[in-house]
Amino acid sequence: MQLEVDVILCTFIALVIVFLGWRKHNYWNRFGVPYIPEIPVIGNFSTIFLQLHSNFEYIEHIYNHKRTRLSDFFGVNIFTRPALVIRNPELIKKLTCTDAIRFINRQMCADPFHDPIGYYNLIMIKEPLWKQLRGFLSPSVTSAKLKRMQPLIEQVGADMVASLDALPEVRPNVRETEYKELSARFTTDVIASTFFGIQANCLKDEHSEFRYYGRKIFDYGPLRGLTMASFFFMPELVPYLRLKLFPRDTEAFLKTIIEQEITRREKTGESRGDFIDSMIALKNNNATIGVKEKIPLKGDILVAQAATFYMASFETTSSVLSFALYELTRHPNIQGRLRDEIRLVLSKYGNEIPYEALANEMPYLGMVISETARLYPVLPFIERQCTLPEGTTGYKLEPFHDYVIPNHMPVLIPIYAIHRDPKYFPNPLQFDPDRFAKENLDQIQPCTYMPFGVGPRTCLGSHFGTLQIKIALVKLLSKYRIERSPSTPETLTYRKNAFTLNSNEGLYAELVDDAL
Ligand code: HEM
Repeated sequence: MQLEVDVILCTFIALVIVFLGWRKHNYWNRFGVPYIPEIPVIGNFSTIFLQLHSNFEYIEHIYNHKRTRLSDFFGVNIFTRPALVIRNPELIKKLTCTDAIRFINRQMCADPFHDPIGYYNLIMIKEPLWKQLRGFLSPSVTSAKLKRMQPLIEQVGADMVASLDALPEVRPNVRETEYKELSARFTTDVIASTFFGIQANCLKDEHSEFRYYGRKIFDYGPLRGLTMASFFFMPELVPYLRLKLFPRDTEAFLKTIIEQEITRREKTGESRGDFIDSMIALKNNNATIGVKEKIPLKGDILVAQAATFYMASFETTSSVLSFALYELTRHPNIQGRLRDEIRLVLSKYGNEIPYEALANEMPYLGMVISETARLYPVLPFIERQCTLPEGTTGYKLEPFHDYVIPNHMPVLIPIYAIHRDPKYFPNPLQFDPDRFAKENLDQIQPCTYMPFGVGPRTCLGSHFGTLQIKIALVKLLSKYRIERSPSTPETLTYRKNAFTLNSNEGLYAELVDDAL
């Protein structure tokens, strides 16, 4: 009997899904909006969800599709849910900047009850809580704070060079390394040291716990890949499936170390002026977020902030750093010009380059990083959800189109495809830092270069990430010249089961002793 009830129930649910799917099929056609034809119910992104395509390659494919190529925006379906992909930079600006208040939320979402650490953090949280939380967290990454962090980052940079010096030589004065793992260890050590006041020792010890648990967040096996994809593609199922943003053991690890460090500092009275101190201050000042219900910033909610900074920080920064090293290896002329700039600054200041000099006296270093972030943005797209005040029927897209965006519709901005569009960046696959030379900057149209996102919801750690990359490049290139090794890949393919840009190939290169 129970079996029959189950079968009837499953059949009913399947029929409802199919019915809803058919209703949304051809949704875009009805409004005269260009669209990518989808499989009813399954939608457009099933091959991404099933990890058959890299989401970067797929988003570029639909952006350049003959049906959408000339449009300002086009429609897709995420399973049965219609979503808009915006192509026109002026429209991107209108939605994400001018009318940011209507597009401040992301559509991906965690479950506040089963996963408070995954929900109450800056990446996932929605308005009005987001603005309050951002206000509390922004002071941790001001220029003054970054300046204080610089010596700690320099120390990790020195550890990185020491770890490379310790590698066996493949020929006299030549060693081989792999940039992705090297960069991940560097950025993990940096976040642990600067934000949590902890020596993670990833560069010294490949079995470091920090690296182990960090790897677990982004090392997508099929199950973890599906879990992460669900936050974006099927957020409504997340509470039912009890999915968690952080793997359970990673969450437990982060919770333990953060709580231990908070307790230790409270007992000893030690203060380092870092992120953990800011968290303690929020707790002691009884800071809360929320309008009707006041949620105190303590316990799991504090852990959520630290865990998210950890997650948002090291993989993104290490991705850009490793691709920058890869491109410098492939372009000896660009590397030579950058090393000349480093030599000049070292001759002026010695090994302790001031914070201001990194920012103002090393333009080519900044150009190399900007060009890397153009060619290799860490995310395929950024996303928002249309959120309208009660009683509003929709958001009008006039003068672009007479389509009206309904409340809660997801909006995607395909940064990877825009960064590689020859209309905005001629010869886009060419690595050319001069695109970002001062005299060329006015050729870059607003909202065509968005490696850190756009509008008020842009990356909170962009300056912190850039500072880390600058210090790592200066440390490494002032000791070594980097050259192709027999294992350096000529072309890259991207992992299908990773949400951030990650190559299938190891980024190997040779380091030749050549101190400046
Ligand atoms: C080169 C390194 C980095 C890149 C390329 C990068 C990129 C991004 C992008 C594309 C977004 C989405 C922005 C949007 O939706 O408009 C984002 C958000 C965010 N990033 Fe970064 N990021 C980097 C480093 C960091 C670091 C070091 C931190 C930690 C301090 C950090 C913290 C965050 C946070 C908290 C958000 C969410 C902001 C919000 O929703 O208010 N990021 N990042």
